[in-house]
Amino acid sequence: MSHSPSRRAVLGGLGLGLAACPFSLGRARAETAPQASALTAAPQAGTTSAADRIAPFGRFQAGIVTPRPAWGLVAAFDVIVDTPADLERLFRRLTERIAFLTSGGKVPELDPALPPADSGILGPELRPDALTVTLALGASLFEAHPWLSALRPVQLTRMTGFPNDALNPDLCHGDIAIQICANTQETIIHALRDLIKNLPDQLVLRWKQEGNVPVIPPQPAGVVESARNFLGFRDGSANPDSADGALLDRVLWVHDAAEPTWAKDGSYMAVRLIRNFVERWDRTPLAEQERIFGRTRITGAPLDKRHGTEADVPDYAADAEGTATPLDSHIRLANPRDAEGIKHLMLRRPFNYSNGVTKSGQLDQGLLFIAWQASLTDGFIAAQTRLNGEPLEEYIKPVGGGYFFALPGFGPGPDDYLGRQLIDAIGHAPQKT
Ligand SMILES: C=CC1=C(C)c2cc3[nH]c(cc4nc(cc5[nH]c(cc1n2)c(C)c5CCC(=O)O)C(CCC(=O)O)=C4C)c(C)c3C=C
Ligand SMILES: [Fe+2]
Repeated sequence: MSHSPSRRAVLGGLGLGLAACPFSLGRARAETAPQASALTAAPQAGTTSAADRIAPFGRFQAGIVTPRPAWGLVAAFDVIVDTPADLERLFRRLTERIAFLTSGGKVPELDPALPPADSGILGPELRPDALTVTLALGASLFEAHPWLSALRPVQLTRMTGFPNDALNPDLCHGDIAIQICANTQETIIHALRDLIKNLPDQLVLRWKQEGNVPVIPPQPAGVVESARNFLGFRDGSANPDSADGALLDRVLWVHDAAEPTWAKDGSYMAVRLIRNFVERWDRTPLAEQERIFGRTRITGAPLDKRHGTEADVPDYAADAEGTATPLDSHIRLANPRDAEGIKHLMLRRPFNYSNGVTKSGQLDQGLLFIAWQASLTDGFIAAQTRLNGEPLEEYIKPVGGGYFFALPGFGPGPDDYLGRQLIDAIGHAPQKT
């Protein structure tokens, strides 16, 4: 447990646009404990409502530094676009749907001889339910069109396998990835089905994975706990301090002069579908589990401060031999906390997934790992490269995912739309044949 500024203070500090609309963000939140470190902490029961509205507008897209939602999915699509005008049409239509779905409102009633306007799973009146929809582009989109290739974000490549990966091509890559998050599963599924229904001529679904973040009981004011993953450990403890807006700015948003101008305020998204061998894990001694992660299971405290809290910072300089925290433990490899440490930070916002049973009769559970960063090379790729060969590999198997680039934010003006910066840049870009 740790103490941090309130959810509202965090959002205010980051300059996030909470919607000026009939719906407040967290109707009951003022009456219960304020949710601290809202970007990464577990969602708390009783602090959310279907009336929660997160405005989709702003300098950055919603869904990256908005409060950690209980439900989320990533759907990757290939897109049918031949010309810049097609791409603009796709972006404008997506923007229109996102603006409607995140506001809520009455579902139009149509002639019963026609298909209904939506799936109906949320009833006749949509409530925003803290829905966010975040759009990111894959390298294949830029590779497919000469009018786009010069505008590819410089670090955006097709994800290649790491040594422990067993990537299933059916679960990898995509021209675009859409992350959909909300308080409830019905809302994310409704939004996904709405997008598929309204853009059948331009979106071809490639793969999707949904998951959730366990909701924890309401905490006393100022107390923060990270959610547990399916290996039973708290996940998110050492994310960058969400109260430090300047740090998050640096870690998350593209501002490098080497990047195309249109990409400013976008963010690289690394998605990994990582299966957990939970049966094997559940037969592993607790002490071994804790050595593998470098933290205690109950509190998440680092092993050199095992009676502390998950907010305590391990002191590797005082433990050079790895007596307390093994040198090959997950947290020590992922972030050795050396002089270069700050350069390699990323924001991890994963979801637990549970898909049923594999052909060999094992539970198909794992982590929908999502990390956001201004530099894919310094963030995810550097960390994963250090993690190659870690003892945790005996219990996990990455099977899918991809690298994507989240567009900068948009609106709220009536003429703005998601991706406008890219479309505007196309007219000025040199074309490759
Ligand atoms: C390449 C990046 C990472 C992958 C992939 C990854 C997978 C993964 N992680 C866990 C569980 C935990 N991870 C924790 C910390 C942690 N993980 C990464 C990076 C990747 N993890 C980083 C950078 C860190 C922070 C290290 C630090 O700064 O100390 C933890 C500890 C709690 C926490 O800080 O979040 C857990 C637990 C799983 C199960 C998993 C794949 C299935
Ligand atoms: Fe991790």
